[in-house]
Amino acid sequence: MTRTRVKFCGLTRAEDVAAACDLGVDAIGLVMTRRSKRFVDLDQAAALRALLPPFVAAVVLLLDDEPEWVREVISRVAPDLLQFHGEESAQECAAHGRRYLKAVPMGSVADVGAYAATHPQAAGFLLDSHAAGGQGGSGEAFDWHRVPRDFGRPLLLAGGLNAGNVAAAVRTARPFAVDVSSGIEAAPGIKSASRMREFMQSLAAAGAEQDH
Ligand SMILES: O=C(O)c1ccccc1NCC(=O)[C@H](O)[C@H](O)COP(=O)(O)O
Repeated sequence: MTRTRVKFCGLTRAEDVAAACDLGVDAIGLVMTRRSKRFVDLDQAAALRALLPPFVAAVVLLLDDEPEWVREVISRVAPDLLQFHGEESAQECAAHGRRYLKAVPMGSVADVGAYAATHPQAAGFLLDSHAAGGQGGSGEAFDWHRVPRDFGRPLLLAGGLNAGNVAAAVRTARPFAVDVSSGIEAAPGIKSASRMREFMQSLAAAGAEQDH
């Protein structure tokens, strides 16, 4: 059984990046849309990105941002992946020549397959609970039974995950990866060392169950 990958999102502090890497995350998310309470600027993001060891990916989140800003982010932060969280078209996402994830607003999308077909170049899809026009990172979950099985393209499950529900979420949806922000926080943008650790322990327990 392939293990479920994990991304911790909305990190703003060096100590949280170090703790996340020690816990074995596959990726961290840096929120670089100014509308977010977890926003990190170019200098902060470049400094956090420089702390990552090999094989831990830096993902930069954007939300209907100006192309000039996206180009500046790419040039200064060198993210491994972009994550577009708004209503960006496939053409707008692909224009930067970078691998990208597209967020699917499960609050308004009924058919994930039809949505994914509009982004043929996306490296994967992050299913979050917001509706189109809204933001992610709300800490709210959606019905995991709505996640398609054997989808054929990587699906990242997000929205309201925490140590108490991630095992059930993985059992139900069998995603390629899980993505969490609010559920590992002490306050917006400030991660909690104990919540991060408990989240990884619950995820590991879910993996052990699947192996039996
Ligand atoms: O986190 C934000 O503030 C944010 C702002 C604008 C667009 C997206 C944003 N976050 C997205 C995410 O952090 C993830 O999708 C996340 O895993 C889901 O958030 P949560 O429900 O808080 O775990």
